[in-house]
Parts: sequence; C-alpha cells; structure tokens
Amino acid sequence: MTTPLLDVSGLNKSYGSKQVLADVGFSAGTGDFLTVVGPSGAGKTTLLRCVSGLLTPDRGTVELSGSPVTGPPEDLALVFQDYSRSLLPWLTVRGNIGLPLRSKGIRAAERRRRADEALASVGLADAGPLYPWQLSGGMQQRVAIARALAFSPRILVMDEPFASVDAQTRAELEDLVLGLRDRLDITFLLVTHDIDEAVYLADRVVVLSGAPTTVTAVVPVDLGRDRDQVETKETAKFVELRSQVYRLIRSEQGAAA
Ligand SMILES: Nc1ncnc2c1ncn2[C@@H]1O[C@H](COP(=O)(O)OP(=O)(O)OP(=O)(O)O)[C@@H](O)[C@H]1O
Repeated sequence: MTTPLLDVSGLNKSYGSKQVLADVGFSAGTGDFLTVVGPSGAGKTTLLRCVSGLLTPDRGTVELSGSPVTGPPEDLALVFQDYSRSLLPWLTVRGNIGLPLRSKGIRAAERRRRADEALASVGLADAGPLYPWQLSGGMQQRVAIARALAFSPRILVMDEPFASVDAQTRAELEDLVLGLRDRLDITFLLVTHDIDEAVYLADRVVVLSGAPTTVTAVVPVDLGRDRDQVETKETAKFVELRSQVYRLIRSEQGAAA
C-alpha cells in the first residue's frame, strides 16, 4: 500500500471544555482535490489549522508523505478568504509574493523569477509592478494564490477562498484552481460553504457533522476531470451529487438543532 500524501487520523481538538473535533480522519493522494463542507461553526477552520500545523491537536495525527506535521510544513501553502487583509498595500504585487520567500533566505533574482512564474500561472503575468489596490478583488485573490504557488507547494489548503468575490469571478477562480491542479499536480484541500462549488471542484467531498465534528461521509465525485461551469452542472450526475451532499449537511444541521 502506498503512503498517501496527506493522512489525517483520529483528530481531536477542544477549546477549553468545548470539543470541536472528534476523531476526524481522511486522506488525499497527489493531485487529489478534496473539498470540505459542513454546518456553520462545525470546526472546518479548526481542522484546516490542525492540518497546516498552526494548531496542535489534543489527539490524533496529521502526516505529509508519512512524516508527522508538528508545525507549518515547507511543502504546504495556505490561502484564506480575506485577500484584502493578506496582501500588504505598500508593497507591489511582486514584493508581496517575494516577502515570504525573502524570510526564507531566497535571493532577490530567484524571488523575482519565482514571483513572475507564479503570476504567469494565475494569468497575471504583467501585474508584478502594480500595487494590490490597483487590482480587482478577483485579481487580488489570484495574487494570493500566486504567493502560495511561489513556494512550490505539494498541497494547497484553502479556507473559503472565493467567498468574497462576485459569482462570475468565483467561477473563473474555480476553473483556475482546477487548471493548476491538472498542470502542477498539486493536492487541494478546500473548505467551502457552497455545495455547488464543493461538488464542481472535488474528486471527493468530505462532509463534516455538527460540533463535535466527525466525518459523516466522503462522497466520491465521479464527474471526470474535464469540467465546465455550464455543461457539468447540467448533468444528472452533478444534480444528484449536489442533492446528496445537501441532504447530508441538512440532516447534520437538523441533528445539531
Ligand atoms: N480560538 C478559539 N477559542 C475558543 N473557541 C474557538 C476558537 N476558535 C474557534 N472556536 C470555536 O470552535 C467552533 C468551531 O469554529 P471554526 O471556526 O473552526 O468553525 P467553522 O466550521 O470554520 O465555522 P464557519 O462555518 O462559521 O466558518 C466554534 O464554535 C468557534 O466559536
């Protein structure tokens, strides 16, 4: 049996006396796209923070290629919803992407090369000299994705990354990350509140229960890799999967109430 790229097993986490995660487990291979959905306040962000090594679980393990995660791993990058706060307004786009690389001791010429390559891969090849405030919200989120890509991560963890942009931009960004997965073979773990988005992007949808959170189901999405915002969403299979995930979440919300 091969070791999965990401293996989450038996995660438990409490804040004081409040248990948030209860034996959460799932795994992902290289190039897998996992989306995570669940009732509001279930502990999705807490789960991502444990997976990213930002929070230590009380019990259970997170392993990347068989090695335990005990702090932020080199080959894991994070993208959050709030791009407007994550980009520094006084630095150019290239400067924003280069800043974390600089703190890792990477020299200026290499920082510039990596920033330009990452910007090209998110369709913003000419944006390097601009400031974040000169860009639209969707473009700023592309910059945040480029900043993550500049680390050449093997896994990209995203916490509701498209929740703050309009529907058209959201669709474009969804297709962008699917393209990145296909071109760069990156593994994605993406939390979303949007069930359509969860199904459209995923190879598997991890459905969480209400707190304390367990994995209610891992729903395989057998829609193939070629997805189209209109055609895929019109298929009977997509509609069926969306209903299945929706029912699972609704029953969890009902149980929590
Ligand atoms: N640092 C903390 N200290 C105490 N309680 C916390 C802390 N962080 C989160 N919580 C609580 O843990 C529970 C889960 O929070 P978390 O943000 O992980 O859920 P979520 O599923 O991401 O929420 P949402 O769906 O609203 O984004 C919530 O009840 C929250 O109030």
